[in-house]
Amino acid sequence: MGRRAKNKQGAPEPLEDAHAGARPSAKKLGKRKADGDDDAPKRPAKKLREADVKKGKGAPKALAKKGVEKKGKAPTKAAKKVQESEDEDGDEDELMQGGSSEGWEDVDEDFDTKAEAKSLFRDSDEEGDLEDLDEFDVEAEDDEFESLRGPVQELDLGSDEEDEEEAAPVRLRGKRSKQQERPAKIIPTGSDASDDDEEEDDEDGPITMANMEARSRALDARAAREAELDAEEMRQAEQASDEELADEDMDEDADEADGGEFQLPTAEEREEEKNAGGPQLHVVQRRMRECVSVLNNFKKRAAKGRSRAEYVAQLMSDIANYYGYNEFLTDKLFQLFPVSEAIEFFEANEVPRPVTIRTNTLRTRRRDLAQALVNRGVNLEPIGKWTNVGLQVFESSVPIGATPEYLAGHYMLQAASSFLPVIALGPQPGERVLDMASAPGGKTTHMAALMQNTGVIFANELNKARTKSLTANVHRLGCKNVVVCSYDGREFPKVMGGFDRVLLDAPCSGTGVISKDASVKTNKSERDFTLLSHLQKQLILCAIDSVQPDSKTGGYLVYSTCSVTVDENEAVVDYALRKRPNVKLVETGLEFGVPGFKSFRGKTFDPRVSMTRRFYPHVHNMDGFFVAKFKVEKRTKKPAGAQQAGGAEDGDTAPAFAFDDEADKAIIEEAKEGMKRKSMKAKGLRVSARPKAVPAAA
Ligand SMILES: C[S@@+](CC[C@H](N)C(=O)[O-])C[C@H]1O[C@@H](n2cnc3c(N)ncnc32)[C@H](O)[C@@H]1O
Repeated sequence: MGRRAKNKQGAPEPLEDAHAGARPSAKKLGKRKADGDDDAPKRPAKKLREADVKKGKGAPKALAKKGVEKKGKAPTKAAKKVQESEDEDGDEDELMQGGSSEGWEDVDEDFDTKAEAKSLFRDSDEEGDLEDLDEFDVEAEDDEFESLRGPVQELDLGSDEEDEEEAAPVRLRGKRSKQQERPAKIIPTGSDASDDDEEEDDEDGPITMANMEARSRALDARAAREAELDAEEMRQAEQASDEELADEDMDEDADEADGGEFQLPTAEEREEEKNAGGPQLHVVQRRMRECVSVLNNFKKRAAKGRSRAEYVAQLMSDIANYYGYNEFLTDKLFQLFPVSEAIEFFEANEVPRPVTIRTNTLRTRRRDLAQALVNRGVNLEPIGKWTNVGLQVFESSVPIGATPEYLAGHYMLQAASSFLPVIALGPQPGERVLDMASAPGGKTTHMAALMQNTGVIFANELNKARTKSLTANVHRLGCKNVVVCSYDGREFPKVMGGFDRVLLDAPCSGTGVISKDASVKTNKSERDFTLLSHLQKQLILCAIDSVQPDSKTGGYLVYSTCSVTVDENEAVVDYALRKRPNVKLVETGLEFGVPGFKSFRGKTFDPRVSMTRRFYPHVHNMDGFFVAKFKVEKRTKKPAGAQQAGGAEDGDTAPAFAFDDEADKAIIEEAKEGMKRKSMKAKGLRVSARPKAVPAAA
């Protein structure tokens, strides 16, 4: 097996360095030029000139070739296997799609504020049943199904020379794109890098119960060594590539009036571009690379008289064009990262995340499940040391969503990131737990397993239709301690309270799962984020007030989202800390993740917010995610000015939302208006057209 071995993964980076390590140098990014070509057709690049694509301008070969690849690329060996199996098993195919797609449907809200935010909510899990299939749009379904196969293809790219050639026909500099190099494996923690060399011996044999852990360690160790070699290779490649780049840039620059220095387009040129239907692909690629390079070394590389803001504006406009985002979201996401890392993030959203499953320990043990699936032709490995129930599926000759083991509830198809909030919450046997927003039940069923089917979990879900898939999963996985209910989460603790632990996996914008649902790129506006953030703030106060501070074993709340925006994460946590002096943030206990922002764009949060954890596709090779853990303590005297949201003080359980922030006022008004309209509709009265959107509130 060559160095580009099957299942090849990147260096197991120490946690502290994971983030920094993921940031490419401007130099590296520079070498994306050719690679960008390779990846181009995966991107919507909506506004790019179609004519260029047809004529083969810009990145012609890559585009033409990859365009074919996307639709009808000759499958890799592993992919062929999957395809053949799917062709033979039409029924199973359907099942698999159903099983994997449901989690991504939009929410049909009952409450009007959320009806406003329709289609905003995203799940972090992939589970579900067939009943909701008709709610699932065909395009999204295809994407989901494709993502199930994604890693299979990635795998073979590394091992099959022919396929690799085909997949990357225009590798001008012999350098793989960052995404092609991305570890097929979920980020390993520092502790994963074992020194157990002797265990490598069985690496070519089948995975068995006995050797599974050893295989994982051996792979990690090998990966570390490979990473070193890779780093060396990369250095050499960079050197060679720099020389090539210099040559090529000289050629290119000879065509440019300025004689070498990168120039931002003039207003006229931009107008021309616009009139021509958008910039050419190769122009955008080059300009992005140049802008990144200038921004990373502004003093040296900026043209005289040009400001940083001008380069940033150009770069964001090009990112929006190239990756197909609306400008608002481009800006919002771009601001989260240093310039080069932002590109990494956008790139990572173009690539499917690994397929992962969670062993249901109520029905089986991971090693037994692994063995059963291996016997069916599934190639898998434990995800990493941080979970003892997760398995990553590399390739499979059977549909993972329709095996007898799946149907018997031995596992849940679940994104690795979705394990995190449950691990952080750590529900204990015998406890009373609330899952405030629970469908389709990935986390509920995980909690039931950790609680060994004892105690009780109230699995609440606002959307009644979604309680069907929730209930189906609860039954399939054999959870006997779950009560499914359907309230607006904001009705807690009025409907019931006194929980040892509460999980609020909040409805969110889904900016962490863009690789699964590309519609997020274009369907989110500023108003959506304002509304969502407001809903999340309401929910978190109610979640806090539902926790029993006197709990003998717990007294914890975990707040999570599958979004990476600050409005939906740190801002919500900070708000909760301000409004509820009886809660404090505690460590999540998660082994990896990037600390939450202590400040962002001029806004300073409570410094403890850095105890929260962020997870990113480009850093951890899992969906973008956020986890915060609170300890709820007994309320002392009501502090002057403290606001009451869930009203759990001294037996007073009547919710009394009292958001005093200026920022919230407009939304509250709108929510009230929405409720009024809803009640009018319910009474059969005519409702006039909805007034224009609320102006953006802070
Ligand atoms: C991120 S998903 C939950 C995923 C779930 N925790 C799991 O792991 O399978 C958020 C859920 O919140 C529900 N939801 C939205 N608004 C809600 C509200 N006000 N109260 C309760 N649930 C709500 C949505 O219908 C959606 O199913």
